[in-house]
Amino acid sequence: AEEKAVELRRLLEKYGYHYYVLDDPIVPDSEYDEKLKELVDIEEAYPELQTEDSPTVRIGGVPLDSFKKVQHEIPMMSLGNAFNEQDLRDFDRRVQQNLDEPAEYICELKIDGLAVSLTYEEGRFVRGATRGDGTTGEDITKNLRTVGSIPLRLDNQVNIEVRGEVFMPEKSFERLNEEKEKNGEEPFANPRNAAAGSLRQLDPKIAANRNLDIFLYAIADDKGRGLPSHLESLEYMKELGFKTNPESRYCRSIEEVIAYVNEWEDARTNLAYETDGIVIKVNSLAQQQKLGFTAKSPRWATAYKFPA
Ligand SMILES: COc1nc2nc(N)nc(N)c2nc1C
Repeated sequence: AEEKAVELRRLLEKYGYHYYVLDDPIVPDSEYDEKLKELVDIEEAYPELQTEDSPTVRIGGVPLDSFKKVQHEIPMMSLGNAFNEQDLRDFDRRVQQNLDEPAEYICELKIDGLAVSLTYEEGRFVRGATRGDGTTGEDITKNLRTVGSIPLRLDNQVNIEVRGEVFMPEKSFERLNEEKEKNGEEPFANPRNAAAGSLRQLDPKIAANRNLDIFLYAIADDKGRGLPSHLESLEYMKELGFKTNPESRYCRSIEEVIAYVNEWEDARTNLAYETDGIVIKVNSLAQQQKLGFTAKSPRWATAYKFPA
């Protein structure tokens, strides 16, 4: 039974990675469900085989009676905002005047979801927390384990903390609200509230049925990995098996940043998820360190907000 369980687990992890992270399924859903059911039955017969990184945790276990508090060793910062082209040029000027070499940028879509931090020890997902007030968040690990695009176990046994945005795709949001209206329940105002509301449930089975997704956008810990740029950090996270947003773009100048912002201000309506802006970051990690932080935000990044 143990070898069967191990074999099923590896299969389900591979199927899950292709389906949830690559959005490119390699088996029909029925095959995934059948294998998952097989593993559930084995784990029920041999409880000692139930581990926290088994794909069966995606279904959601027993409800918690409360969320534990989590201290963020590295605070989860907020971002300064830019509302128009002039603000972006001002940001660029402030950046360039404090550097010897010209800064280049990475632009990323700002996903309209909930910021979370994921901690992995020897490659195992051990803790997931909300941002909270930036230093104290809530432990929502059990709920995050039900999010298919969050790997429960990495092939590379690294210790790493990564940060990203959990969101509810628009189609799932519409389906959820139809159901709520059918049951005479109050619908969610927007996908962001629906994602936040789903993660705040003490019963992980609820989060498991909400089709939540995630894009990771930063390595939080400052363990010197020798990665020289943010672009390489994104590529490193992707290699580890994390889901990163494919629309991120390297911009050599603020002109290219402005072009990217204008492009997505219109094109964002074609995306499968909601965004509320664009995050612009200095690409070089050495230049990020040189620029540092204000009390609550990095000087090397800004969030351009789309008009509401
Ligand atoms: C470096 O800090 C950040 N980076 C970010 N990147 C993206 N794409 N989206 C965010 N919401 C975000 N938020 C913060 C605080």
